[in-house]
Amino acid sequence: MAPIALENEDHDRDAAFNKVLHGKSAEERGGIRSMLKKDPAAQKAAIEEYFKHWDNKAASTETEEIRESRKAEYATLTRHYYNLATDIYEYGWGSCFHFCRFAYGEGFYQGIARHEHFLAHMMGLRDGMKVLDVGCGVGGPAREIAKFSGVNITGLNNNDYQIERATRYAQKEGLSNQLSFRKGDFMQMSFPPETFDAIYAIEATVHAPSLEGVYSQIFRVLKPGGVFGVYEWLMTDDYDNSNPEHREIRLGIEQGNGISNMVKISEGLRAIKAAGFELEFHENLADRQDARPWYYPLDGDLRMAGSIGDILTIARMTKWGRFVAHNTIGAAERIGLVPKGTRKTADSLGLAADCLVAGAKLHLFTPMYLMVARKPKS
Ligand SMILES: CC(C)=CCC[C@@H](C)[C@H]1CC[C@H]2C3=C(CC[C@]12C)[C@@]1(C)CC[C@H](O)C[C@@H]1CC3
Repeated sequence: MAPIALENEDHDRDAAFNKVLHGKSAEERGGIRSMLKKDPAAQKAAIEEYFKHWDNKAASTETEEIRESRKAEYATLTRHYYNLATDIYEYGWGSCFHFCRFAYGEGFYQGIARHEHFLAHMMGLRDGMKVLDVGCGVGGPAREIAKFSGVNITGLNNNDYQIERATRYAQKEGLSNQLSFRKGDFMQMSFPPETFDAIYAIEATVHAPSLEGVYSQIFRVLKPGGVFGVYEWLMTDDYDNSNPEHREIRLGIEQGNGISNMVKISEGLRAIKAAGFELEFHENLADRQDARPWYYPLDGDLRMAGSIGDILTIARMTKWGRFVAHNTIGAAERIGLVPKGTRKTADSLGLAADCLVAGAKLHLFTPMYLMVARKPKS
């Protein structure tokens, strides 16, 4: 594998930018309230920095150089993606930024929690273990897994705003004794070797420019005999890079979700083994026959509703729901209620939803390729 050039970390710069853009909005209760309190100039800078990678770049004309330039700036790209998307995620999805399977009659938050419990179960997490959560978001999964398994978790995250929110939620829930959060790039972790008993990553390592790179870092900071569990975002091996429709779907998923380069299942499996792990279990959980598919909250198909709450969740993703959201956010931008660029971000998330659903329906993409792997004892 050709070595990936890492971006220089500058935590002071990021913290200063975070302070200007988000101000005290991290203290707000919900995504919408936080959205109202951004600094317009800083938001403009974040929008420009993020969308310079995507505007006027079609899948049909994309070159290897364009992809490589995104990979070279993976950390900035992802950090700004979450500067822009975190409040919308919290408003529309809650504080666990991942998908899940849905059993018959299972509610959204039940399914989300079960997905986290399943990972903890498959990894054999036990009371008192020292665990790392790679790419912890605002700490929703870490809070749930800490309560479920009694482990102590360090959440690693490259976005100061998410860390601030994660820290506040942990305090509020009385979990500060079990949870702590650290700012950093998962491609260049600052933990000493062999620090953790177990490490997990939930739909986060896809932001890496190289899976082998991030898995190698995880391998280094894991104790010998320790376990690594991951829900990975991957293109299935049905993905054909010479097919224009497939390329368009992959690029849409990448743009809408802050990903510099998404690879296939075969590459994920190669990467985890190349990092030194012994693979104990792997399965595409999206292939299981569930009552409702993982993507139903994004599909805008009201026939999939399982409860009254579901009707609202699904309605916002229908053509009319999107029309209303697009225009409401546009009006809010015009009167200065939300900063300029909020609508562009929301539209990009709409593209994400469309391409995730299309990728799932054509069996080209999975957000839940589960791998459980062990670092050999010697
Ligand atoms: C980006 C990665 C690797 C993981 C995040 C997965 C999901 C939590 C997000 C992927 C697409 C997002 C969208 C929304 C919430 C969070 C996601 C499902 C919305 C439903 C939020 C509300 C907006 O009105 C529509 C969004 C569509 C995409």
